[in-house]
Amino acid sequence: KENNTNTYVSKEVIVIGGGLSGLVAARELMKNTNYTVRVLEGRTDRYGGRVWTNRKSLPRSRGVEAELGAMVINSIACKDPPIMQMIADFELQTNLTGDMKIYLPDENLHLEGEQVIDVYSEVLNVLRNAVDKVKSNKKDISVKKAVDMELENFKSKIDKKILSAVLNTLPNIIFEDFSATVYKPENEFGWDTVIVDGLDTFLDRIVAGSDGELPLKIELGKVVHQIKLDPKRQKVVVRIKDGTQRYADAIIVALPVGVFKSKSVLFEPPLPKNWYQAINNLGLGYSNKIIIGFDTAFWPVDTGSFTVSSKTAKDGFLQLWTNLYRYVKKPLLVGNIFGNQASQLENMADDVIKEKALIVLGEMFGNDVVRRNNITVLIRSNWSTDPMIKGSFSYPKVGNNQLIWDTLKDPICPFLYFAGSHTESEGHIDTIHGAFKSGLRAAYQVSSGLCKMRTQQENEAKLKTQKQKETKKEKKFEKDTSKTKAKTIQKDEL
Ligand SMILES: Cc1cc2nc3c(=O)[nH]c(=O)nc-3n(C[C@H](O)[C@H](O)[C@H](O)COP(=O)(O)OP(=O)(O)OC[C@H]3O[C@@H](n4cnc5c(N)ncnc54)[C@H](O)[C@@H]3O)c2cc1C
Repeated sequence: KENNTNTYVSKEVIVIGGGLSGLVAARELMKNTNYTVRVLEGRTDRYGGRVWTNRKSLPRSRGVEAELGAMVINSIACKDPPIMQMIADFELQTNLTGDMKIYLPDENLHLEGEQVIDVYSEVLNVLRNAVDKVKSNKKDISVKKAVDMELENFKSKIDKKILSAVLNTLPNIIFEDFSATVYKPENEFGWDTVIVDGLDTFLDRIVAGSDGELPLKIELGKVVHQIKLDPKRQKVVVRIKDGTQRYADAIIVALPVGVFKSKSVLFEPPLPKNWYQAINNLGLGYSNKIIIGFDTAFWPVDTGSFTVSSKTAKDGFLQLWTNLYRYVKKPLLVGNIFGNQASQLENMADDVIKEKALIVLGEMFGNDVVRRNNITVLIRSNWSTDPMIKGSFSYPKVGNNQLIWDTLKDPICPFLYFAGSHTESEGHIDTIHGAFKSGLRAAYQVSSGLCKMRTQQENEAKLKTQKQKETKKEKKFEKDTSKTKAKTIQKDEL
């Protein structure tokens, strides 16, 4: 039976959250089961969550598109077949990020070509040595602290300056309590992969489906605020802010960690204590992007990206830039901001951001050259104040261990399953790769009837304990009766 406000369909799975993880989970379920699958997405204008290819102000152009959220599939994930296989199956064109320049204006230094690869390879060596030592000491400290200790052994002052400048642009160092024990640096330096036409084209293909598949059913503008068990009906009720509700046989919750931390979605009955502890213990990091356009491209137009460390570009503020001219032939740059500076940026006026960007660009390419150009466009993300995200990434804090992700990926039977990049710990934590894997895993947990199996096992275990108790009782009864009998015989004999 179905009406506009209340939907009651048997064997229905609802996926809450239309980010990559939710969309992958929904598609997998549609492929492998005959369940009715529906995605509820809070935003009214788009799905994709932290994958957000800016299309409004920059008309679609073939090339690497301006991403305000995720952009690259990191080099570890590139070696993982499932996500790369799906991208290949969709025949999406990919490119390697490649070719970077490093600017250290305070040292009057800039590095390019092989020098950059050498520096990044050495950065990886430092990271690996630093975290290996922490792991062998068995007492967790932050990656930042571990790296600082490692750099103390460096004799060459200039090498140390270059390495520490580059190291200090990395999110796992900017997030000052990032766990060294959980962190797994890559074994070797490798460029990341981008989808040439924009990451959203990948999501659009998942939604549309391949030949013969139906498109996903996505309901936009459905902000979920409560997920409640209805024991009478043996269903879950999903309550939506517009006053409607949906019933389902299973729910895949694919919401971001920031939303869970803010407790804007309530569970009834509340989830187990260890689940809340895991969510609270995970780190929540901030990151934002600006897309800034000029009359002309005054920077090296063939270079893919720029890393800079200076008095203004420090502590994660505008230290990494992507050159969109290289790909789309438009004078556009994307600047990245990580850490506390990223959340502070959301309170800054456009003019302040523009001025700061000009200073940093001036430090790299010359003040006079930069100031001769007009800014034509400034687009910015606001991930920490975005009510649908409330932060940018989860990350492992000092003291976190595998138990957190084991808890977060485990279903809460009989109806609740979890997807989302924060539920996976392999490769880099909180990546599109993790989101993708989590979607596959959650769908498999549902389709393989994991909760049903667990309930059966629990029932069997209960039955076994009950039987054992009964046998014990029977034995005791037999023993007692034979004792009484023996006593009676004794009495009779007397
Ligand atoms: C600036 C930035 C840059 C990044 N760069 C990279 C990168 O280069 N490479 C990489 O691998 N990763 C990157 N990431 C991380 C990556 O984007 C995420 O790990 C991944 O996209 C998360 O997918 P998800 O499905 O788990 O969550 P999300 O994409 O956050 O999806 C959650 C969905 O739930 C919806 N939602 C929230 N609340 C509700 C509600 N109450 N009711 C209904 N729906 C709701 C949201 O609108 C959203 O669509 C970046 C992230 C940011 C912010």
